[in-house]
Amino acid sequence: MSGEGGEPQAIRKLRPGKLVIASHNPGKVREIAALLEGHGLDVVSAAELDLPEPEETGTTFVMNAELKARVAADLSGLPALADDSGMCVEALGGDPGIFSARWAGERKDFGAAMRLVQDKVDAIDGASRDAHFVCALALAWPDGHVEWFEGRVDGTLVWPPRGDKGFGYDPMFLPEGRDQTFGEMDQDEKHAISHRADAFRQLVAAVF
Ligand SMILES: O=c1nc[nH]c2c1ncn2[C@H]1C[C@H](O)[C@@H](COP(=O)(O)OP(=O)(O)OP(=O)(O)O)O1
Ligand SMILES: [Mg+2]
Repeated sequence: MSGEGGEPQAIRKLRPGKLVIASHNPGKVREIAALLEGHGLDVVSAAELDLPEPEETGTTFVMNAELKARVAADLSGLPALADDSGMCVEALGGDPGIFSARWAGERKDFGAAMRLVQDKVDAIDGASRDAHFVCALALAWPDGHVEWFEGRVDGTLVWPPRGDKGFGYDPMFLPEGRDQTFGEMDQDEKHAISHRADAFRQLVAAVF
């Protein structure tokens, strides 16, 4: 990021020590912990610290990631990393997008959310089944500094859903050029190509 006409802001390095994973989604926390392995960080999740789950009032993935990271850094006094992500379906104008978690309702019923996506696409004559996942990461420090990164993976929607290895919409997402859905892949295979791994590659290159 650079200020108007000013020098680009230096990237803040992340030193070995405690880092809060500012997420209340166990599937995500598991993936993030694996993606951060080997960098000397002692990761602790927002749930373990009893941090609140803030309302996601932003209008973009990056805004929501920053909002979640900021709350966790301010309340814990530690650097905090948040992930805001979602599945964007071309035929639905990018929905569910930033509303991907909310489409699953309070009960986090992704079976129902996947069916809703399928029904809405199915109702459109000749609809494209193209979709992509986005992952925005925000790394916030208690003094107000923040870094952002964004990753993406393209693919198509399959029906019925396949596999039970991932979380969220994984069973209905077939990444480009593959014959297994994210739900059928082991974590390592998903991390070779996922939106989250793409964002983490950028984070790792910048802050370590
Ligand atoms: O790799 C993924 N594979 C499948 N589904 C995914 C993925 N990545 C995001 N998604 C979907 C489900 C998730 O619930 C929602 C993100 O919503 P998002 O608000 O960022 O996360 P969340 O509410 O589940 O947890 P939290 O905000 O505490 O980090 O998009
Ligand atoms: Mg959320």
